[in-house]
Amino acid sequence: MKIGILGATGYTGHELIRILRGHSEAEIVYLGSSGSAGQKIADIYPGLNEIVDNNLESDQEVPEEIEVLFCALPHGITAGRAEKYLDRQIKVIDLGADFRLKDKNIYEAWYKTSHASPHLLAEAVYGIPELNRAEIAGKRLIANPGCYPTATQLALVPLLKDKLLKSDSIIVDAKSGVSGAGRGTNLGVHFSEVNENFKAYGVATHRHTPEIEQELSKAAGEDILINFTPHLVPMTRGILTTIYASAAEGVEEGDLLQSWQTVYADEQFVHQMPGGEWPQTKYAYGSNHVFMQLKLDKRTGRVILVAALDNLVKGASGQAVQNMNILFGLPEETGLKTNGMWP
Ligand SMILES: NC(=O)C1=CN([C@@H]2O[C@H](COP(=O)(O)OP(=O)(O)OC[C@H]3O[C@@H](n4cnc5c(N)ncnc54)[C@H](OP(=O)(O)O)[C@@H]3O)[C@@H](O)[C@H]2O)C=CC1
Ligand SMILES: CC(=O)N[C@@H](CCC(=O)OP(=O)(O)O)C(=O)O
Repeated sequence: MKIGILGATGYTGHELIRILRGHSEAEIVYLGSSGSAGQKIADIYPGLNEIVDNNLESDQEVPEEIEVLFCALPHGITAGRAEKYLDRQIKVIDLGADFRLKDKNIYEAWYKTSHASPHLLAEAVYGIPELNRAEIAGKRLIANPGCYPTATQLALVPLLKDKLLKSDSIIVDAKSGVSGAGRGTNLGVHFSEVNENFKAYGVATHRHTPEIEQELSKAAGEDILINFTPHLVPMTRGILTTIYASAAEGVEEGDLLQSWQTVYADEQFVHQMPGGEWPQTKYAYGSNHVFMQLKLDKRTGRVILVAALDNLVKGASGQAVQNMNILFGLPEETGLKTNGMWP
């Protein structure tokens, strides 16, 4: 497959390059850049020197031969360009949020900008393969989910589908490494502000809230609202999400575990941890794997669910490659077989 990447100089762009170099069917033929065209990618990331010799090209001139284009761009840019790529039979995988929300008004309210191609929203497929593999196959426009939403939905969707939770009781307490904010600098990710520090942000206002609610509502068959509180942790990669929800009447811990088991037993990237073990971000570091555990606290009737993944892999570029593999009928694990780094 001939592959192009827009936003190649960003963190998810670099992660796409890293993963696709280990992909037996992928050939990166185009790295598009708005700010660094004419340079080599190794000028930006000297660690790639003598490993990847692609030049960065203008992001306005996607070559004819491209079959799949990863758009690893800030929100709002892909929406204005996707149609021209689709018209050329290029499959588009958007790592940003432009096509994740189905309702243009909700997008515009949370992203505080108008949507450039609302007519494509219905066609775009929200791509978490473990939850909607059949919808992804054969499509041409994939909305690759956000990192917090991936972890949260993998934990909650089976339980909501099986009506095992009180749907008005969900609290998502999530923590992310700093690479989740991308490579562009701002004061909030400055070393001195992040190191030896731990803070909540986007409280009751984070744009992943409607994305998670949309997909949980679909699973539950009813409107769901959540409390979602993200936190920034002084580490480079990783998402750990801790979710609290009341169990439905009469539900036992075994019912909850069975629900996960039914959906994930044959999945190669989603792992229910052995009893007594709890997820750690480092289990997933650098890999497309997700680790999950749950417990029903019988004293309170609340279920506590924990999921850990790497925001740049299963939370972004790894999942994007997994989606590409499905689009092209390849084994889903192609290019993604590696386990996490330890320690
Ligand atoms: N970081 C993460 O963990 C995750 C990120 N995402 C999403 O993936 C997308 C890419 O994220 P990430 O790689 O972290 O972001 P970065 O900020 O690291 O990189 C984005 C890249 O986009 C390019 N770009 C093009 N136009 C613009 C513009 N107007 N302003 C700024 N950059 C521009 C830049 O490359 P150039 O100058 O070469 O064009 C830049 O390097 C975003 O939509 C993000 O929300 C999703 C899940 C997780
Ligand atoms: C730590 C950090 O800043 N994380 C990012 C989320 C990254 C992500 O998932 O990106 P999308 O914007 O594509 O959904 C944030 O909270 O904005």
